[in-house]
Order: sequence, then C-alpha cells, then structure tokens
Amino acid sequence: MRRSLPVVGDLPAFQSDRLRFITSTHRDQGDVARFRLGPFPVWQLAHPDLVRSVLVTDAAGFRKGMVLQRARVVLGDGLLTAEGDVHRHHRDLVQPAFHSRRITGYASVMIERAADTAGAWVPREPLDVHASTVRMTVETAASTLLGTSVDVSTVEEALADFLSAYKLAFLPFSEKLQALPVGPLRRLQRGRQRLHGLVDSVVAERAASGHDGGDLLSALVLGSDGDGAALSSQELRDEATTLLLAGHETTANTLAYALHLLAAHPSVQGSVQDEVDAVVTGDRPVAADADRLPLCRAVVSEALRMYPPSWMMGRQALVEYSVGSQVIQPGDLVLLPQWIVHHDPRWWPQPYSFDPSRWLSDGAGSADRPRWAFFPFGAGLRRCIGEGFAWTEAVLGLATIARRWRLRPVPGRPLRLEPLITLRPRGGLWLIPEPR
Ligand code: HEM
Repeated sequence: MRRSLPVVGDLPAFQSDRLRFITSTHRDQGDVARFRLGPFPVWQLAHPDLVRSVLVTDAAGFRKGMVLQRARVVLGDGLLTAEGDVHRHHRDLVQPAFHSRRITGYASVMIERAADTAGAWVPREPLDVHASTVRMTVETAASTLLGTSVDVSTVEEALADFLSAYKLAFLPFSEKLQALPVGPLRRLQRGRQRLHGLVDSVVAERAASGHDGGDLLSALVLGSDGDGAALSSQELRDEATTLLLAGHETTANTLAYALHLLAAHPSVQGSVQDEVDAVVTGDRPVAADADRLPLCRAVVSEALRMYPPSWMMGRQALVEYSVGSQVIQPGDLVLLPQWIVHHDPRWWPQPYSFDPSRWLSDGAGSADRPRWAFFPFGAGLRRCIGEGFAWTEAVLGLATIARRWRLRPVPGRPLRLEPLITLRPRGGLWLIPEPR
C-alpha cells in the first residue's frame, strides 16, 4: 500500500503514472476507494451500479469535477462545462444539429475527409496515424458544425497547450494562479488566445455575412434563443470552441486506436477488409453503409473499451452521498474511471485481449454484462451529445481506410499512452500502410 504524503497527499504518485495509480488503488481498496489529490479528498467509484447512480439516478447531487471546472477558462459556458439552467438551455439549442437525420447528412463530409486523409499516405512509409486522424476530424468538425474550414495547426497547437495544463487541475488555488506567466500556465494562456482568436473570426464573419449555411453555427448566430434574443458573442464563442475541441480529438483517438488494434491483429484486419469489400461497391463507402458494417462497429467498440478516450470522469459532490457505510461529503471529488471498469474481468473476460466478437450477436455475448460496464460517452443528462456523430465518423473512417490500406506495426515503436483530459497516444501512433 502507498503512503499518502502530508499536504500533497497522493498527487505525486497520481501524476507520475495515472493509469497505474488508479489501477493499483482499485486493486488495494476495491470498488470504493479513497485518496487525496492535494487539498481534495477523492473517491474512486469503480462499479457499474455506482456509475449509474452518480451519472444518472443521483446526478443532481453532483457538479462537474475539478478538471472541467478549470477548463472553463477556455471553454466558458460551453456545453461541456456549463451547469444547471445554462447547460439545459444550451443543450436544447445545440441538440437539433445532432439529430440522426443531420448526422446522415454529415456522413458524406466524413467520408470525403477520410478518403483525402488515406489518399495522402505514402505506401510503406511509417506514418503517425494519430496526427492524420486528428487532422481529419478537425476538418470534419469545422466543416459540418461550423460551416467553414479552419487552420488545423492552430487548433492542434492550441489543444496541446490546453491539455498540457491538465497537471495543474488538482493544485490548490490553481484558478488564481492561472494569470501567472510560468510554464504550462503560459502555454494555457497562449492556447486560449489562439483558439479564441480563430473562433471569434469565424463567428464574426458569419454574423457579418448573415449567410445561413445550414450548419450549427449559422443556427446559433442567426437564430434566436427562444425569447427572441440572439446568443451573446461570449456564448457563441464558448459553444463554438467547445464543439471544435470536444468534437474532434476523442474520435481521432478512437479511430487511431482501432487502426492500431487491426495492425496488431492481422487476421481480424483481414476479416474487416472482407466485410468492407462485400458491402462497399465503389472505392469508398456511402452514408448508409454505416449500418451495414457490424465488424467495423465491433472493432470501434473494442477500441473504445480498451482505450477509452475519456479514461476517467470527474464529479464534485454538492450534497452528502452515501456508498454503503461510507459518506461522501459535499465538496469531495468523485472519479468514475472508464479505464478500470472497461478492464474489469468481472464484466470483460480476458480484459486486455482484443476480441471484437464480444460485440457481435454470435460472439461471447453481452446478456449478463451490466449496462454501465461500458460508458465511453458518459451517461445521463450530461451524456455526450456527439455520440452518434462519433460512431458514424469512426465506422465510416475505418471502412474508408480499410478499403484501401493494410496496416502493419512499426518495429520498435509500441503504443504508449498519455492520460491527460483525454487518453492520447504519447509521441503519436506509428503504423506502416501497405497498399492492398
Ligand atoms: C469517441 C468520441 C467521443 C467520446 C469518447 C466522447 C466522450 C464524452 C464524454 C465521456 C462526455 C461526458 C463528459 C461528462 O459528463 O463529464 C462527453 C460530453 C460531450 N461531448 Fe463527447 N465524446 C466523443 C465525441 C464527441 C463529438 C464528435 C462531439 C461533437 C461533435 C462531442 C461533444 C461533446 C459535448 C458538447 C459534450 C457535453 C455534453 C453535455 O454536457 O451536454 N463529443 N463526451
């Protein structure tokens, strides 16, 4: 058992290897574990019933955790970080853009971006697939949701600056320290300025032109919020920044991890190619194919299970909350770790093995698996609004790439994970594309 230190508590052990820390905490203390990150008492709840309770049935007793509270410096009152009535109001405004009919409409852009991405790969040259999928998903989110193109490098660099501030989230008083011109804080400020500069110019252009491109941003800029008043420029900036950031990197990671898993399992890759070849008639899929590719979907599910981009969700208790004989006090932090629950052998036999058949009706089956043993998109009122978008983009992206390329691992470049706000591949995710 680790010893918690005075003042900093378990923060150094947590920061030095977060996945190992939460895994060993679960091993040592079980489904209800307690530790301290700096000044904050933290509870790690790692059982599907507790996930349901905190996110669904008892969700009113919690607000977002420390990381997303502090992300407000960049995301303001955007959907991911807003609370209460502001959140409800914004969710109502944004929801129509994520209707399944609209997503089918975005599918052609998703396929085109995936085909362009795969079309730029050089045969047999090692490639950072993650950098490629990030570029692809930024372009897709900008085009479908904001109705424009954006400078991808600006978004990527701003995101890297933003994520680098993750380590500060559990420091005491870090909100007040945010103005200091040091290290990661300077990077955070730089990223925020870049991103806001980019988003402000897109919003201003749309407002000035009055052009309705049928995208979400047009609806938010030109529409009204129900009382006849347009959203303020601050609200528009928050929402557009949130959708641009939340709407790309998680899907990019999922697709990159799915490709990594296929490269490491050539026989499954062969079966995926057979499925794609049987369904896709031209050189790339069409929107309707998203529902005809069960194995591609199962591979994406396994990628989301094994490498959940949201590897841990945070909440802060607003009221007393009892778990068995333990009482969580108002102000305590609660962590719900997808990383632990998705690798728990009670719900997932051989949890570290890649086995897409878990997701196929003729496979190992899911009948006796609890509903919330898998929650890559969260749950309840704060569940990911982009879930349908992400599934369509990942499945069609995978099929587009599999139609054209066979991937192999790069010797000496294993996957290394970096758990920040999202679970990213550290130093990129390198594969070798072979033409089929
Ligand atoms: C594989 C891809 C994705 C994963 C794993 C993912 C995961 C999540 C999770 C776990 C949450 C809940 C956070 C919480 O409750 O604290 C969330 C919320 C959110 N996601 Fe996603 N997401 C993905 C793709 C997307 C996409 C494509 C978009 C937009 C186009 C998006 C936009 C959002 C927004 C706006 C929220 C906040 C929703 C609310 O609170 O009402 N996400 N996402």
